[in-house]
Amino acid sequence: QGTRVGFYSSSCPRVESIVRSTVQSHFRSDPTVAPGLLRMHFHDCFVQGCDASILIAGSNTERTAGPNLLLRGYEVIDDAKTQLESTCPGVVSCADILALAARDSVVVTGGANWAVPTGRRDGTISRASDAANLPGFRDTVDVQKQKFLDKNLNTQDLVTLVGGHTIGTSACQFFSYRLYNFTSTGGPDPSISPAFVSQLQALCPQNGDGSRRIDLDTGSGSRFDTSYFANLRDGRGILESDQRLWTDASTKTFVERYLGIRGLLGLTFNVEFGRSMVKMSNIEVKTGTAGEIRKVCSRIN
Ligand code: HEM
Ligand SMILES: [Ca+2]
Ligand SMILES: [Ca+2]
Repeated sequence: QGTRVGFYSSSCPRVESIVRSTVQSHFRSDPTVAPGLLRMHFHDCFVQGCDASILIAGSNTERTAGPNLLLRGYEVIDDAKTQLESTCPGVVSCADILALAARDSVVVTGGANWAVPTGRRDGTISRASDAANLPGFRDTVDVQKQKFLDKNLNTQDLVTLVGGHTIGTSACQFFSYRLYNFTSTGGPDPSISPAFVSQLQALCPQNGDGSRRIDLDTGSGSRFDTSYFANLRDGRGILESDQRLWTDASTKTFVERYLGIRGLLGLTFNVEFGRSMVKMSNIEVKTGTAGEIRKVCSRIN
């Protein structure tokens, strides 16, 4: 019924090494593909389940929806798929390639490995309007929790998975409103550390280039580590939704546990991240005879 580790062990035994070497070689020439692929997998799983619906090209597909416009790494999936179609034609789903590539992206940036269950099949529906239920950067913690709970992900999964922001960047357009006249107060968002506000204002000037990108984890944007949580503690979160994880008591305790704060039962980010990713990558999966195995990841057969 569900997915399982080693689903392709006899039908396509080289699948994992092909995906891994493809991610590695693209990463060497363009390190931004790693955060790109991790985020793409998240955006896939939250809309129609982990079924590669995000990869379908065309008018009014998910790809064209606002929250997906800046996704990157499509070429990595296409490259892996081309190789897999010559090695084991018609066998490996695009949804599995994306799930494996997301794991490999964490590993190339220094995170711990985990076993990815496979056996997903590709969906045949992709609608821009469905992207509306993705979490938003202005969402309160209650809304973030609800959106994750709708996918059977609890508060620990929320904090852990948003910890994916330990790598990658955000365009200024998603947070510069926090730096100037925040909610008409005239000043910046008071939850940002004052010293950090001036740094961010220099990087994202008012009425400047909203497409300019800055690290979501200041000082450690290319390493998969717990520095992101320390930044939240220090009022150095970039997105409003991120900084709120430290303001709300129910999410703050998980941030503290990742930071090893005394008196709390510690949690190891690397270990928990793999666990929560396995849960996320099993959201509403299609298996067995549901869906299809796409021949080309950007279009249904
Ligand atoms: C409340 C939930 C979340 C919100 C509101 C959110 C929002 C955002 C936003 C606004 C960006 C900047 C996009 C851009 O400028 O291109 C971003 C980037 C990113 N997000 Fe999230 N995110 C959330 C959860 C997650 C989760 C669960 C993951 C993965 C497990 C993730 C992985 C990433 C990564 C890796 C980037 C960097 C992308 C890049 O550098 O291209 N996010 N997120
Ligand atoms: Ca999907
Ligand atoms: Ca980091």
